Amino acid sequence: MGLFSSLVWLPFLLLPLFLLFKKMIDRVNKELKNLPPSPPKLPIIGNLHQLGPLPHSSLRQLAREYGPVMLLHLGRIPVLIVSSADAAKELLKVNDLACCSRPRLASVGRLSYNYLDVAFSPYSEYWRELRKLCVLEIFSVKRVKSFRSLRADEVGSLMDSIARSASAFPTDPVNLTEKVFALSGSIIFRKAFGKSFRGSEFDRGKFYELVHDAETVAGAFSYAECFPGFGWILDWISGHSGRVERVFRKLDALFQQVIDEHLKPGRTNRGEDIIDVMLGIEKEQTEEHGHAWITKNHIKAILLNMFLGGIDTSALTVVWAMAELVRKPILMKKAQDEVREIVGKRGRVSETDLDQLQYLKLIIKETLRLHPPAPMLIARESISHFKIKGYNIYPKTLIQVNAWAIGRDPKYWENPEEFSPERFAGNAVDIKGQNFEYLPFGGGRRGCPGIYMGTVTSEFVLANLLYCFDWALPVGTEAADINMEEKAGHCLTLSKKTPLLLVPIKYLNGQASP
Ligand code: HEM
Repeated sequence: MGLFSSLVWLPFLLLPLFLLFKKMIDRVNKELKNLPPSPPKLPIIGNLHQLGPLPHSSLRQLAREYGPVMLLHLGRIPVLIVSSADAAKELLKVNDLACCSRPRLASVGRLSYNYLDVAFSPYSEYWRELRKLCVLEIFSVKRVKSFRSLRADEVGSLMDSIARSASAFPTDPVNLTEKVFALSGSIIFRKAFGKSFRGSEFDRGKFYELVHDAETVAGAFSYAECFPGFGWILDWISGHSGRVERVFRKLDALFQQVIDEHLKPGRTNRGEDIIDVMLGIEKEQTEEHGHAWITKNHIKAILLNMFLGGIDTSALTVVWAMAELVRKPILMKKAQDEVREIVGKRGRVSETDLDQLQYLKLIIKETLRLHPPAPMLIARESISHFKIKGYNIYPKTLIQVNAWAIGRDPKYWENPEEFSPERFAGNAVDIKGQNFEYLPFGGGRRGCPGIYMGTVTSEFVLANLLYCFDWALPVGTEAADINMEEKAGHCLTLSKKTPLLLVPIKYLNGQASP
């Protein structure tokens, strides 16, 4: 064998040695850095292949092997996964300040007018001011209550529409998933824009399509994030960048059109919706300081948050709650007895009844435990070094809390996979992120500011569905046939895989009639 042919083989002989050497160096490095345990990763893609179609579920599986604090790599990005209440407490309470930023993701950056919003904006003085303003002006109990009649009107219209289906004989099932999502969309649309789809030029279907497109691109995998430097080229080739741009332009045109309408002289009903509120703040700031830091783009970015954060979350809660209840007729009856006793023969539940509907509130809480609409919360990013469970976490680490896994952890919950609203009776666990075994709204500085708006909507819709109708399964199906499988929804939410089809039977003066 000549010298040349021996040299040809040399790289093949050296490669395994090189890989072995690199692995040893990585291990020594890791031990010196004291990083959290990591599952083995592949070159270039890291642990991306281990996420699967339902990342919260795959990550729980991995956490069982590697512990409640794990470090993964999505491409080149280090990602801390937190999967226990103890670790979540250390993160969201002890180290909240060190990890309360959001990663700069190209698609949400574009949709949010370069992070002018609340949800995706990195931590800064600007975000603190904006969040304070939104909590006061948009999410306050007073503001949410000011939309009471709007919610009553939209919910009433849904009940009427279901009642019309219930009158038909033989009664066909209604697609409750579709109806509840449409309702939730109409409510947020009207709060934000001050107009209803009914009697307006806006096409409900096109609006939902646009919101869903925005959710999809905001939650979609992007190469740019995982492979800094060259990932944008792959996003461009795959068409992702083009999709983001198209959705942005459509949303921007819609927001601009509605803002322009609000600014038309002689407009009546001024001051009643979120755009009016924000335009009022812009005007106030200008009058006081000669200029305003709230501009039209800020208003548009906040509208985006309302649409992405407020529609699917409330709707999913109602759909999962109904799916759980039809599988357990005893619980359904208990909830219906409660609401029918409190409301009597008034024909509709009003929001002022909600305080008395204690069992209904337990149902919503239990639904949010088993089916948190945002199972991994929203990704955070560390700002400075901190320690969790003794491990070092360095700046610029992406952080995900597996709220879904924590809510099903047998260490904190008896029979965790079972739907049992009673578990919350006399239990002080609250929804505001102070109890770290229950985090459907996240916690710490970045916790959800829309808790009140979201729960009122879910409770009010569910109460009316339970009061106005009895619910039967489509002919030929049984409770056990209801498909409870999950599907990754738009924008990192957790949907029910198949739509919920149920037959409504009108409840008339205390008697259900076919
Ligand atoms: C059942 C209803 C809802 C659920 C389960 C829910 C859940 C969540 C979760 C898990 C987060 C992330 C928290 C974290 O990172 O720690 C969040 C953040 C947020 N939610 Fe909600 N949400 C709901 C309703 C709403 C509504 C109705 C709105 C607005 C109309 C809203 C607006 C927001 C915003 C703006 C943020 C970002 C907060 C920040 O980064 O400072 N949410 N929500």
